[in-house]
Amino acid sequence: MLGMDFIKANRPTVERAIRDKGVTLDLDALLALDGDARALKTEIDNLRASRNAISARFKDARPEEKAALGAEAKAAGAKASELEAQLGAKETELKQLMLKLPGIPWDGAPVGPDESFNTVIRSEGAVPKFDFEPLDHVALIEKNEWADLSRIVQVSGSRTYCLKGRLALLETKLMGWALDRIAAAGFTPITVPAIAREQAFLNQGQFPGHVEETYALPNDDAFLAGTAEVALTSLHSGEIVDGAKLPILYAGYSPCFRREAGSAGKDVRGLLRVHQFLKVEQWVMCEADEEMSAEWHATLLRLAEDMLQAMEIPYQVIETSTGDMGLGKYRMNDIESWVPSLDKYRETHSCSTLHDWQARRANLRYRDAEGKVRFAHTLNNTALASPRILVPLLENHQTADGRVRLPAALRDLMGGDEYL
Ligand SMILES: Nc1ncnc2c1ncn2[C@@H]1O[C@H](COS(=O)(=O)NC(=O)[C@@H](N)CO)[C@@H](O)[C@H]1O
Repeated sequence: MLGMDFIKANRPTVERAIRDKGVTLDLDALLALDGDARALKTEIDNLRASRNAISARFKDARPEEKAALGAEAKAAGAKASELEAQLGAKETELKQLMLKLPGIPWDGAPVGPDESFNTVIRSEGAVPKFDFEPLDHVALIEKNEWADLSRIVQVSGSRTYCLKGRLALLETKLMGWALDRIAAAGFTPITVPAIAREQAFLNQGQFPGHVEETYALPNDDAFLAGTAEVALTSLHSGEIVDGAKLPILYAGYSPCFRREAGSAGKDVRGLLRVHQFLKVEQWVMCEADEEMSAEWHATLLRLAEDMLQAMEIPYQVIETSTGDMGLGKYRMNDIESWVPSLDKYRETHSCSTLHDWQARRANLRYRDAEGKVRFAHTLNNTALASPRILVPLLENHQTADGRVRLPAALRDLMGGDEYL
């Protein structure tokens, strides 16, 4: 969401954001609706004022005037109610359009309609050179009986998985490891439900544009979130937080559910793209200060990169294009990890700055040092998401005999063993 004052003062910027993010939105219609609503409010106020003036005259009026005055007051009241109904309809229509407004992308974002315009900012870690024919993660799993990828599909359908034995232990321990690391950086560990009401998805930005990608619970007036970001973004909705208590930092852990409606045929083998997965999420609510947001963006990225370096997974950091970053983003950097079997980097983390775009939707406000109430800024980044992270982890560290060597930083998780 953008503020109406901002829109009016920055029309060319908003028009450019609408174009560069590929949004279908008639800004003239939005502004006309706002004008109509304001005019109706003025008319309703005038009618109320005239009706009050009539009522004030009523008690001192002569008997023969009272009937006329009463009729006048009644007419004014009826007209006001009629206009209030019109105002309600205009405001509903306006709200729908306001929810489609894009966040303004930063100047450094490559302008383009999709991920083909993304650029690589930097890469870390040399991709492994195997002196044997490497296996992909599915073959490694089958060889070591680390998962059941076929029976479970009979039980739960495609894009589901169940890990077994040491890989099942590793997944759970990796989630704890990620929570520990982000908590050590000052974030409050918090477990949140995937179940959330529609408003939470509107606030975070998944709705209205991506309803079909979301599991619905129609009997319970709720949906299943694809990220802890949904619950976290609405946790402080409606509050006015004391500015001295910012930044609010959460390490959010939750199951994540995604229908992957638009991904038919993509990543159908193995663990890259599943309907239910686990994620530790880094989430920030900070003061409405662009410098501060930029600093938190860099911190969220570094925390994720530090974990990838500890896991000795080669990766690259991506600057996402205006068309790929998503409706509300000011800036988004994906981190892509090297997947040997695909001979390419694949996204494992997504770091976003949203300025006050979510805060305006979620009504996240704080009182600043001067006592002024302001909308906050929000940011988020993946700390670790499983099972996708297991794909580069297993494949990069495999040995000729089909075992997987644990990076030193993870050995303590698995009893000090060198191999998974
Ligand atoms: N269908 C899926 N299956 C497995 N992992 C997924 C799936 N969808 C997303 N992920 C993982 O979750 C990470 C974050 O997803 S995201 O949509 O890009 N971004 C978010 O959810 C943000 N809240 C930051 O975490 C992805 O980088 C990927 O590692």
